Amino acid sequence: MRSDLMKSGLEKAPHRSLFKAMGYTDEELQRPLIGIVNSANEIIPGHIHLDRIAEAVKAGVRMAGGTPVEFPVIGVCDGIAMNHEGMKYSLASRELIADSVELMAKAHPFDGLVLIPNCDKIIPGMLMAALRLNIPSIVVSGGPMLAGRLGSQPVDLISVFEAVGSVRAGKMDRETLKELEDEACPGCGSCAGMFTANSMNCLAEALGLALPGNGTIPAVHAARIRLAKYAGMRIVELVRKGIYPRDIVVKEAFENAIAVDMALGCSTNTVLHVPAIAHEAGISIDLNIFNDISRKTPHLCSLRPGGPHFLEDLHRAGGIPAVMKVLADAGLVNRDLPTVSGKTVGEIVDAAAVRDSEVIRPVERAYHAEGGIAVLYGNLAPEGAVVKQSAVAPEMMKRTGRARVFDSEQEAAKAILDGVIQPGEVVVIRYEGPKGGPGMQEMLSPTAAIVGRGLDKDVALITDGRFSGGTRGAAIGHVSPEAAAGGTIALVKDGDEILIDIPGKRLELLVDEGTLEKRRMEWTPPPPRITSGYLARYAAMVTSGARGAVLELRGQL
Ligand SMILES: CC(C)(O)[C@@H](O)C(=O)O
Ligand SMILES: [Mg+2]
Repeated sequence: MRSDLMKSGLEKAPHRSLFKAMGYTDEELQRPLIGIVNSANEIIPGHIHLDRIAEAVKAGVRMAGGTPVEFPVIGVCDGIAMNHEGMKYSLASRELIADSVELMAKAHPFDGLVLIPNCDKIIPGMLMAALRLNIPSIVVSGGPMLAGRLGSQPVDLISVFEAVGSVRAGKMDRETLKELEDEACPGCGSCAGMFTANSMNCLAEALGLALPGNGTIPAVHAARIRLAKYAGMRIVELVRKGIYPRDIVVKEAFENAIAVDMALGCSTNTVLHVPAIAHEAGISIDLNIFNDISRKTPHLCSLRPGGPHFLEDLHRAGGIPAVMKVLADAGLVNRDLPTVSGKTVGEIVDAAAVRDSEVIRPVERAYHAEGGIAVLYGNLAPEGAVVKQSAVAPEMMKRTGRARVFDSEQEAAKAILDGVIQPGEVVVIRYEGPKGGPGMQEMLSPTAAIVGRGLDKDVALITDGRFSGGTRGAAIGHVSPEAAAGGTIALVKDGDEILIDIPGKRLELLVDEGTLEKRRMEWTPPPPRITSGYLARYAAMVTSGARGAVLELRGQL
């Protein structure tokens, strides 16, 4: 066993002595040692209950003859980190989580891992670690939060973000906002719509590294406890059979995940995380693959924020197996792939059923013929830019507008909330990329303010930063190259005309090349905003959003 390195033989008597100091018995040490990676904490609603999930996993490990060994990793709540400097640390935490899991599983050679994430960056961080380490692993997420209720109206966290704009526009009173604040998030779990956390938990299932139900069983359902126990049993089986993450998460599994992404209308952050996860397995996923799969994969589910349904509705309708069944029947996913459940994708979808054809529509009645995400190219984004096209109003799909330029998210959000931005304008937020931010902030406050002020059919937003999964409207992010790297977005001036053509996959700054060349000659990179601590190191190593913003040792080796 891999764990023999730390427990077997004469020389490991001291090691065993240390295990004994923690109460482990000889019998427990003779079993496979399973690392239980628990991201429980008291600052994320999606993680506040993960100790219960971890206990259930450990029960499953013991039932199957393994010995669980729990250790913690960190996690950021994107919602609480939003619209202040804290959001610079969100994406950057993904790398720290991946590195922490790698470090713990290398220093202590566990035989297998059960990874317990739930919110935005913790899932990709753990998936990156699983593929980097390539030891038997299973992901068990904490599960989605239930929707809140304002009277009979279902609501969620994004309802509260958007309501701030409505109050500032005089469309909602503060008493209603307070009631919304109290009711929108009823308890533990990842915020209830198809935001980034639920997107990634569903994609972990579609990749085959989580058991069926992982993405949609509500956090408060007892089925989530049973799922965790089964995962604890399965990991011991995977260790015994020598089944590794890279046996399961092959290129075709990424194609399946992207097809599910398109069918669900997931968060645009999946376009950052899927390439970063693939990168750890030595698989190259470039942005063109998203367009190729989006063109042929219909948008089957209309989930918050772009539509009315929540994860609990998707679960009730059959969950990811049912979505994959509809796609498999249309020849849009690879069936002959293994999963950690021991069943192939084909066996899982053959046992699945769609139980609500409004929540999971048939192909012929898809909400949109193309998938939820589109990647745009042009002189403003030679390496690409990303938009959740399934959440864009029809009248904004192709639009030319006048630029209003801001060099930070906070400045832009204030201008929108203050009513300074006019219909027909295109808000441009730059120097918010992976390096320039640093940390590639999510722009939920400005996009929610545009919606809250009723401008989502009149105002577009373009940024080298990124968006929350709760963003809707003509919001185009991940513009690459970013401003701090000298990308064209650094040259935009107030009043410039910008063409957004989502069906045509184009994003153009309508300024003649001569003028742009002159501006390029005059441009100099601004000084770095953060010069100490982790973010300074992160900014020195991070790559383009078009490459998943992975870290790279550029010549430092
Ligand atoms: C706060 C949210 C909803 O988690 C957002 O950060 C996202 O990315 O979905
Ligand atoms: Mg987020």
